[in-house]
Amino acid sequence: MEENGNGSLGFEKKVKVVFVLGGPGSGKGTQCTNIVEHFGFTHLSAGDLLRAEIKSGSENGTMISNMIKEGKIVPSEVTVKLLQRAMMESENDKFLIDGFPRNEENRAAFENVTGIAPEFVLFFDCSEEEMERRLLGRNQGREDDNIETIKKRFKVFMESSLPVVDYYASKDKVRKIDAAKPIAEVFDSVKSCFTPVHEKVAGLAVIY
Ligand SMILES: Nc1ncnc2c1ncn2[C@@H]1O[C@H](COP(=O)(O)OP(=O)(O)O)[C@@H](O)[C@H]1O
Ligand SMILES: Nc1ccn([C@@H]2O[C@H](COP(=O)(O)OP(=O)(O)O)[C@@H](O)[C@H]2O)c(=O)n1
Ligand SMILES: [Mg+2]
Repeated sequence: MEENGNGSLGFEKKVKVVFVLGGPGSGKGTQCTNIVEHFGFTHLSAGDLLRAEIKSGSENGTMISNMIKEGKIVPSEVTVKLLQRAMMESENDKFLIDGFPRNEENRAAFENVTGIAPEFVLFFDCSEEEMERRLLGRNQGREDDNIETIKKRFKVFMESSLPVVDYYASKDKVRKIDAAKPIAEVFDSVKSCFTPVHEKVAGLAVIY
């Protein structure tokens, strides 16, 4: 086992991580798809990994499924393992981790197990009214996109996930995006978070 400092996975592989946070329906998955296309990251959605784990017939499947239906946050032990495995199996060294960390336990467990600190945190800011409208129109057949579970997810987001955003804000790591705008406009704001400063200087050649 090598050094477990910033950027190490608990072994030799060094990685860059950006956390993508925001309420349910704020557009995390949609914008991650755009970021992957333009900036060469690999997208790891914690929710997608958990849903794949249910489908795979894992012994934790029933527990995960019940927690998702209730809008509760699955124990970090499970989610961190899935994220760590996905990063180890990938050829890439740049990851967008979407929908994680969702509470303080997630945040501390990831940091302790992997030793990785995020480069920055993208935070999609959107009203509940708009998020509710989007979730009810999402049509992905998800068990948790019903009004009863949506209300529970909003409560969990306010009580458990926003404090994580505040934690990273106190470290000056949060890039807050107005996510209530149309998809293309949101992506314009997202892009500027990924473009190195020297490429933003209008009219100047890119200097490396
Ligand atoms: N800026 C936007 N304006 C309108 N609809 C959006 C926007 N971004 C995403 N959507 C739609 O809202 C729904 C939720 O988006 P999604 O990316 O799955 O959000 P999240 O991963 O944060 O829950 C999807 O149906 C998506 O097509
Ligand atoms: N870090 C995480 C992420 C998701 N989840 C579970 O998975 C559900 C769906 O997460 P998601 O990220 O796919 O949902 P959206 O925010 O994309 O709508 C959450 O409501 C939790 O029940 C979790 O337990 N822990
Ligand atoms: Mg999502």
